[in-house]
Amino acid sequence: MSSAQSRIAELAAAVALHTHRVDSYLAENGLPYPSFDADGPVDLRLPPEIEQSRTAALQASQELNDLLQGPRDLIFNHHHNSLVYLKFISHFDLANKVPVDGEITFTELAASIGVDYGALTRILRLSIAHRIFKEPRPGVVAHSAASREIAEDTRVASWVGANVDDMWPAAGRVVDALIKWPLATEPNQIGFSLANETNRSFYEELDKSPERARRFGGAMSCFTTSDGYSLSHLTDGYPWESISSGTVVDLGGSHGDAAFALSRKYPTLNFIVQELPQVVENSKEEPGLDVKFMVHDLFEEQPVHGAEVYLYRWVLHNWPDKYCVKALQALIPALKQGSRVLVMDFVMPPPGTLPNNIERNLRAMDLTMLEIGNAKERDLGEWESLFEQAHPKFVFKGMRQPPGSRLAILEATWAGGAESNRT
Ligand SMILES: C[S@@+](CC[C@H](N)C(=O)[O-])C[C@H]1O[C@@H](n2cnc3c(N)ncnc32)[C@H](O)[C@@H]1O
Repeated sequence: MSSAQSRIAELAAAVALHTHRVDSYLAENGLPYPSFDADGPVDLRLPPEIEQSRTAALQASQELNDLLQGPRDLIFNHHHNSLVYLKFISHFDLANKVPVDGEITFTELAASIGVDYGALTRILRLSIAHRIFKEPRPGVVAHSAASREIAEDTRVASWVGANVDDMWPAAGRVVDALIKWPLATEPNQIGFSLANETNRSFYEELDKSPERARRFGGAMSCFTTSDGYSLSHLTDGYPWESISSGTVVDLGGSHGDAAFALSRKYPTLNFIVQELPQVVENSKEEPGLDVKFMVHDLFEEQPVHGAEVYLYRWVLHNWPDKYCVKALQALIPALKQGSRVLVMDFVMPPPGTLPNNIERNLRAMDLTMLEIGNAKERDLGEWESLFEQAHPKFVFKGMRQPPGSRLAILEATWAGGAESNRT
């Protein structure tokens, strides 16, 4: 008989080993353990080597769970209605209707929003099964750690709202969009267009509504709170100190989070965040920081000439190739010799090479880009090709992958002088 361990035994051993490391670190440092309770920690604040163990435990436990379910349940456990409770919570602002340190009955909660008690109870009990809210005693609702986050962090609430109102309907129509527009080339021929009955692109449509634009900006800020998307990867992952002074233009810089973080660390640089009108309207300059906001469409000719850096953080993945090329070409009249173009974005590795839980997230993000723009996540060769297509005087320098960052920093410099910029 073979003495080799089965895959499930290997995975169980990996879960035990890595969980033990996390557990010991928390115990030795007197830190709180993960908990679903409302006062459970939001972030374990683990050092990198223990964070690796947390990640390894998650990966092994996910594979173990998938294996032990078996192939049929792998299919059946895709519940089509798992976003209904998030939509319900978001629409009726339920996180703020349940007292943060107290309780409320289902009956009282239903009365407060004027919805049938039975329907509310059933929807919330699915949410509770997913650990969003708790039912400490039958008929009583209290916060869990996750629902409390929705109540207390407006960025998390924005993320939930944008997901259920903007993304989910677009996902539901993506196949219809591919039937209608099978070439999938235009940013306004997408699942989002059908769901919203619009000819506008995703961002043009959001820009029509102050509330939707504000919420989407909040959802973007929410990403920066997680380790993989932390702005420290931008501030520490590139040699900004090699630029002693001058201007950094942050195209599509949303509410300015990235520019603020850079400005705090590199105060000799000045920053201009360029955005759509509604986003600029919803943004505020921060006293003491040299960060200004400017309405500018990134496909129009760049008005800020001679900047040291033109930065696109997580922007070009929203657009199909020909639009990215157009955006890069719109920079050209403004570039001086040596201007740097930085793109902070995903760089897709070959399929199947990432741990499965990370691969799932990345593939889901790639699909989101299809739903909202016929856009995509790109591999390194595809990024390089965008610069080549835009102009031969863009010199592609390659990429940096800051440790722990989901996004890489790609760099190109402009080799032509200002006078030779016209294409
Ligand atoms: C995915 S978000 C990224 C935001 C931010 N750079 C970040 O890293 O979180 C893309 C941003 O591009 C902006 N955007 C979309 N179309 C634009 C356009 N035509 N001109 C300028 N900005 C645009 C959106 O308003 C949005 O804030």
